[in-house]
Amino acid sequence: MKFHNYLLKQAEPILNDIYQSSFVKGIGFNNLSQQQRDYYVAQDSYYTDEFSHLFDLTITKLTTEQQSTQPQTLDETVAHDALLASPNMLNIPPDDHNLAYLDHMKTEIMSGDATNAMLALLPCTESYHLIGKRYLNTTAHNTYSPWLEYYTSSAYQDFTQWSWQVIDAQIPDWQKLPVNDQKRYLNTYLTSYQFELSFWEHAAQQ
Ligand SMILES: Cc1ncc(C[n+]2csc(CCO)c2C)c(N)n1
Repeated sequence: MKFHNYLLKQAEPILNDIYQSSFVKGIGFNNLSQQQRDYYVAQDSYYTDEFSHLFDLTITKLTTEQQSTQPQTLDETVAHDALLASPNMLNIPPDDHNLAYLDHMKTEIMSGDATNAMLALLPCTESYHLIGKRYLNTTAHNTYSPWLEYYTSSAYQDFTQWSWQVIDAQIPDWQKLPVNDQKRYLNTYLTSYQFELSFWEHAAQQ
């Protein structure tokens, strides 16, 4: 089992909660209010802008070989547009859970090694791909299909696969990691997953 498969197995309970969260099901089954979409797109526009800085920071920690294989970074405007937010989203400031998530990623990128940095970002990348695969084509005439199509596109899949490959290559023998390293990596990764779940739950509560 590769390192990323091991990690994903540990995240399974949180990932299942994400699949079952009411906003994610709302995307899958075409059932979201304007208020929920405005809140989510407002939060996520802020998040994705900040994320791109965090990604640039992480890239500097990788080898030139890993950097050179990095697929083109993606612009999530298409996904946001699919959620048809109203201009009211411009009045919604970034929420505490969002700022805390970004803060967690920044701290882990700055204070840990390249693997720790990649693991702070991985739940973001992989969970969206897995949500897309899970709900694509579950509902006919779904207004939000372009969102699901974006995160299952080959460009997005390449991006996810590149993240998995980098992490697996960095830690080829994860069973042999010192216990403290294993704990730190797992904690960085699962904390990001918990913030992903919280992001969805806050959006559903609007
Ligand atoms: C809360 C939240 N988590 C993850 C993503 C997905 N995502 C955000 S930035 C980025 C990198 C490439 O564009 C990816 C995959 C999101 N949109 N919002």
